[in-house]
Amino acid sequence: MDQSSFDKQVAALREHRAAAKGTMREAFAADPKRFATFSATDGDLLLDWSKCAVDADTMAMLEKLAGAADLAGRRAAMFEGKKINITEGRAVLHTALRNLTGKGVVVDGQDTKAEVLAVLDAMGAFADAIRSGKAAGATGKKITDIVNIGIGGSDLGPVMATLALAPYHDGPRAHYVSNIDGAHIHDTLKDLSAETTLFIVASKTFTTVETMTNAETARRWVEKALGKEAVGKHFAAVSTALDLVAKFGIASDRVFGFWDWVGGRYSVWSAIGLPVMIAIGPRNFRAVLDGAHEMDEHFRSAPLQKNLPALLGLIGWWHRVVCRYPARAVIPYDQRLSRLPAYLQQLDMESNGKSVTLDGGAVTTPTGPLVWGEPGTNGQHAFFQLLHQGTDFIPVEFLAAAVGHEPELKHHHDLLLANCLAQSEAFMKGRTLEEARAQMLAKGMKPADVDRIAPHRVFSGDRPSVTILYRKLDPRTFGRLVALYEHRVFVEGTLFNINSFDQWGVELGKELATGLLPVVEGKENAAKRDASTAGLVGHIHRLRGSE
Ligand SMILES: O=P(O)(O)OC[C@H]1O[C@](O)(CO)[C@@H](O)[C@@H]1O
Repeated sequence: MDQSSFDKQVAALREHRAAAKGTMREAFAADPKRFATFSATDGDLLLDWSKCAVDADTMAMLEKLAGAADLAGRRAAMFEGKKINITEGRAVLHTALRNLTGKGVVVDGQDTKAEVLAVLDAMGAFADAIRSGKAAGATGKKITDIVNIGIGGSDLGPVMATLALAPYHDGPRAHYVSNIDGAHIHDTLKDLSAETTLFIVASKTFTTVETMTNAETARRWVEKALGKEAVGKHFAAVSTALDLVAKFGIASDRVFGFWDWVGGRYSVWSAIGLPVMIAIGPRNFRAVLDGAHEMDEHFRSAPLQKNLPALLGLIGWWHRVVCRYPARAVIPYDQRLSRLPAYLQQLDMESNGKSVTLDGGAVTTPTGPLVWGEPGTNGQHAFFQLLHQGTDFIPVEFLAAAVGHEPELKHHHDLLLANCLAQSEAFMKGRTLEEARAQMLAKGMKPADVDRIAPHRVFSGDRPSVTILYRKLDPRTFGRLVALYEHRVFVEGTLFNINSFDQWGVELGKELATGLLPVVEGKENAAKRDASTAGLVGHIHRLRGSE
């Protein structure tokens, strides 16, 4: 990118923001077409950013900025399989995992499409065999429970998808063990029978200590219940490191591979999605991939003014860099998307939580925001107080389906939607002191009480939010939504001029943990550590001594 032209445009956007006059409430009053101007659709999916403090000039400047950052060129490079993950020398081709009918991409002489289809077929055959009972446990009983053992990208996507697609879940129950805390695997296994349980060990590298420790514990659990020879029928694996899987002892016909051009946090579409496929069936899983592919095509071809991932990214960047908001809240008014915020925490923060530009210099703007959230309406009764009246402005992203899966409970859904709409309206409009006073006086409160309490009942308003609406959370829509967020992260990463596809920031803690294990175990002295660490270790040992 042309950095100096880009920096000038950032400065111009900041000046534009500083010079902006009027509130969003006034902007809506002045322009009846505001919603039509600042919303866009792709099929039934609608993105509304009219409740953000932008005007036509802002959008024009942001579009120009996307040009200066060469968004189109960077996007083409990703789809074409160029090695845009420059610190790891890898292509970034999660989009190839869902491009099942189009032209394949060749990476290092390998046709990705042929490989993707081969693995997908193998997954489908295995999923069908498990679902039908053809691939039974060692004692001949049908598998009723699958336990996916993985962490980060090998866990969050499948967990989120399994919850999101619960209405389509007609296969074995799916459980997920990620944490190295023994409580996680203990509490998961305590109600399961080894005879009817299948473990899927999911790890891109097959070296992640949490996953390998949990996998060993699971193997011992099976061996104890059914004997060593039973293990083969109760394990499958998903990895790029096929040699390490073989060493662990999982038979090759139960191993499903993927490739280094699939980042962990972008891997739910690969064999990492196996537990989801077993739960909802290959046909529904395919619909998820098809939905994601539709979004890929939209991202590739829609003009910027109508391109949902680009728009979501530009607005996200505007909030972070120009408005300097430190965080964004993602609030699905869709209970089945309850783990979307956790999924997005990894997708967004592991991708864009960086401080170094692509050419190795220090970034000149803030990068990825803190991403967090909980489903609505629950969040309303917890942290929305701060969102409405706290001293920081936190942009909110609402997601909601027009139609629920429970027609007999439509009145619940109507209430859900009314709440979602009410919240974004309240963030935008707020309530002035005069309005608060008038309301209180109308309720017959004493003027002295009104004077005292009214300031507490003022809402600043002008707090930005984005709303994403869709018809119904079906597999295809789910795929489109997740791909929308993936590409939004790409757009913001492009504007930050960083590599969104590595994750060196997770390494240091891992290295130190390895060194600290013997210290915690009491085999090595803690004295060489910093005083806090040594003090904490000493306290742990004292507490353990007193058990
Ligand atoms: O799939 P793996 O190799 O076990 O890695 C799990 C997760 O660990 C990380 O490397 C971070 O520690 C993530 O990027 C990844 O999704």
